[in-house]
This record gives sequence, C-alpha cells and structure tokens, in this order.
Amino acid sequence: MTTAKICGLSTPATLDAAIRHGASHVGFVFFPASPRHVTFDKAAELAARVPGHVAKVGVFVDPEDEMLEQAIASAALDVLQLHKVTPARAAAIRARFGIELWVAVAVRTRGDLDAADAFVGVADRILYDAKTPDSAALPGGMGLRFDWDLLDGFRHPLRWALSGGLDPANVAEAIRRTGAELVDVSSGVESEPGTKDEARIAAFLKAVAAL
Ligand SMILES: O=C(O)c1ccccc1NCC(=O)[C@H](O)[C@H](O)COP(=O)(O)O
Repeated sequence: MTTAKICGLSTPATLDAAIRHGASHVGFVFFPASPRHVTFDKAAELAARVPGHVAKVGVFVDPEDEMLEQAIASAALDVLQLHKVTPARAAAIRARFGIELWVAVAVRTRGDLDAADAFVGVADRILYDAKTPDSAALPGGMGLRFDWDLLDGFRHPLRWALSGGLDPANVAEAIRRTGAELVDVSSGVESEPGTKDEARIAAFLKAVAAL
C-alpha cells in the first residue's frame, strides 16, 4: 500500500484536510525563501493538531543545528527531511538528534540517482525529487517532475519516496510506473504557490488510496 506526505502545510484548515483524507505524513517547511515557510510558533500551533498516527516532517535546506533544535522543540518533529546536505553533515545531524532522517536527492539524469549510495547508514529514506533550475533559491516545491523511467531497474540502496511534480491526475500513474511506497506532493495540491487547496488535497489522497 502506498502512503502519502502532503508537504508545505501552513494553515489549520488544510492541515486538517490532509489528516482527514488519510495522509501518512505532513510536512512543514523551515526555509525562509519558500512561499510555504512556517515560523516556529506557527509550526507549534499546527503540530498540536496532528494525531499520533500521522508523522510530522520538518523540511530543511542545509540547516544549522540551532534551526533544527528550535524546529524539533516547537513542532515535536518525527522526521527531518534534508535538502542540499552532504553525507558528512547528514551523519552529524543523525548523531546529534537521533531522529528519523530523510535526504532529498535531486534528479534530472540517471547518474543523479547514484548520490543516494553515499547516504547508506546515515539516512532512513531517500526522497527522489526533481532537480530545480536554481537549487540555491528553491531546491524543492516547484511542481517539476523528473523522468520516472530513470527509476526503471534501479537498485535502491535505501527505502525511498517519489516526489516532484505529482498531482491528483498523475499520481496513480506515477505509483504504477515506479512502485513507490510513499509519494510526496506540494505544488500539485495548491491553487497558487504556497496556498494549499483542500479539494486538491482530498483528490490526491483519494487517488493514492484507490490503488
Ligand atoms: O516546498 C518548498 O517550498 C521547499 C522549499 C525548500 C526545500 C524543499 C521544499 N519542498 C520539499 C518537498 O518535500 C516538496 O514536496 C517536493 O519538493 C515536491 O514539490 P512539488 O514538486 O511542488 O510537489
């Protein structure tokens, strides 16, 4: 059975919709340049609404320890999702915080997938996400997808999730073609960047559950 993470939630109503319609994970973005950025206070308010069976994922871009400390403390995070981290930095974060760790691997070519190997023994899961044109500005959440055929025959070194450009209309095909056990979406359930749409969240989760 495939499960789903709804990423970049920033309002109680859309968070509640994700939970009500069956998300296994909800994501809070701690990256000021993102239209989905949440403050520590906002994250705390949102996290308090999340029941125990739904995992709270904090999304970070090469974060300092202080940022992680504050986010974990405010939102009682279950998972740290790291973008643009080296294996050494991810290992240090794991050693210090001891929380489930996901590492995003940005994909455009088949060769990009090999970056996952370096996180064996460090990350619990790799999130294969589409490489963005300007990863310094925004390494995720741009609604871009990569060629799913790149995953054909790939031997995954770790548990993994599929991300990048998914939406209610394409997620079933994405799961069928890749065999993903977890899918992640942000833009595809928004009406505009940073504004989640309850109906699209419901449609996405319904499409996943129908498989
Ligand atoms: O969503 C963001 O704004 C974001 C900013 C900085 C780093 C990561 C970010 N998102 C990470 C996610 O997990 C997104 O869900 C993932 O990139 C897929 O996004 P989309 O293609 O828009 O569905």
